[in-house]
Amino acid sequence: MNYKIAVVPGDGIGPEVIDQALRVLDRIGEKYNHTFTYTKVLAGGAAIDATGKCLPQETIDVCKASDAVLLGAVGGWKWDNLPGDERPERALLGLRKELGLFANLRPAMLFEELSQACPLKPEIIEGGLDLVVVRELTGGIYFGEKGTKETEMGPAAYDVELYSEEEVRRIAIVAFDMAMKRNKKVTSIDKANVLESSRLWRRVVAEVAKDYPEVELNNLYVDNAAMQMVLNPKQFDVIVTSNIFGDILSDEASQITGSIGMLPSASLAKGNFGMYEPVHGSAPDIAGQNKANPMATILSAAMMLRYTFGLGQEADDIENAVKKVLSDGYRTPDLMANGGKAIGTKEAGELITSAI
Ligand SMILES: NC(=O)C1=CN([C@@H]2O[C@H](COP(=O)(O)OP(=O)(O)OC[C@H]3O[C@@H](n4cnc5c(N)ncnc54)[C@H](O)[C@@H]3O)[C@@H](O)[C@H]2O)C=CC1
Ligand SMILES: CC(C)CC(=O)C(=O)O
Ligand SMILES: [Mg+2]
Repeated sequence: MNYKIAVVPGDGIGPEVIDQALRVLDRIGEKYNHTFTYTKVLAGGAAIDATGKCLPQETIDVCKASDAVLLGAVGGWKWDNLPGDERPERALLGLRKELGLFANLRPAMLFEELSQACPLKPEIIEGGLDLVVVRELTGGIYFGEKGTKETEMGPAAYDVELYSEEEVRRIAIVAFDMAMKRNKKVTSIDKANVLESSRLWRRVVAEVAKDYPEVELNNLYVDNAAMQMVLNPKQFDVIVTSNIFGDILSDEASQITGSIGMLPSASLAKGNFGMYEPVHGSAPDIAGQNKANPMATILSAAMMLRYTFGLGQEADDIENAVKKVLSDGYRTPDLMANGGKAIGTKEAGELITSAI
């Protein structure tokens, strides 16, 4: 079978981690006789430098014509002074919107081998941690009206948080469907004590919950949820939340895994189409030094095989290979707090490939 994958390496460590994910996919193709055809396209700073635009039309067209998209990360210091609507990050938001990727799944799981890299106390992580953040991805404040205006206090700027009932309903359904396959528990996170959009969010989530009588629903305010994530993360199984709260809480949840370099994600549209991307950014502080952990991107590629291509065994192979490399004691710099056999980005990719 031939699978067409649009590949968006992006900026900073993006191309470095993508190279390793493609190497792993090639090995899977060889082992199972699949053909993965990659079309590399530009987005972010790399696209600005080459074409003057952060998201060229060709990139959108190639992604739409593919079976799935694999993305590294965009952004970096070089482009920090550009106006907001020309920044590299706008390419990512544009792609998500153009491709209809409204559901972002971010599973944070502690590999037993990494319990020493996790900054949480041993008694908190004992018995393992495994939660998934279901983040709304194409609405909310990142996409609302924005602008500048004069106020009594002088020049000001604003961004509007706006959610329709339908946007909340469809992401809640994704979360409850997932809860039915997991532990039948959903925590909806909002700021309904202050925000009108959160009150709508809470009401619609409660309506959806009526169709899932077996699932327990809890509501938490986001400030408390941020605290609970480090105090008692075991209370969470499926978290459903808005675009901005999910962005922030999933970086926090990444520490459950030991490093943001371990956290994969799937950004899904209706149907099977998806864009697969690590949760981290372009990490300009370590770019070009063979220091980036490629496991988040490699695990994102595994999610692509499982969710979009229906290749569960192949996805299991990748996840088991990551576990094997970790249990053999190899560690990229982000995981070295308690020692281990030091490896770089390329060596991590090589070891995972050989373990498959
Ligand atoms: N999905 C995307 O394309 C995203 C892009 N960004 C952009 O990336 C740039 C840098 O943003 P930051 O806030 O610094 O977030 P970041 O996630 O790039 O980096 C935060 C910290 O985590 C470390 N880190 C990130 N990924 C790592 C990996 N794979 N292995 C080891 N360490 C890793 C970095 O070295 C840094 O210390 C900005 O331009 C930002 O807008 C940020 C988040 C997501
Ligand atoms: C451009 C940002 C919204 C990217 C980001 O931080 C994320 O999606 O996690
Ligand atoms: Mg983020």
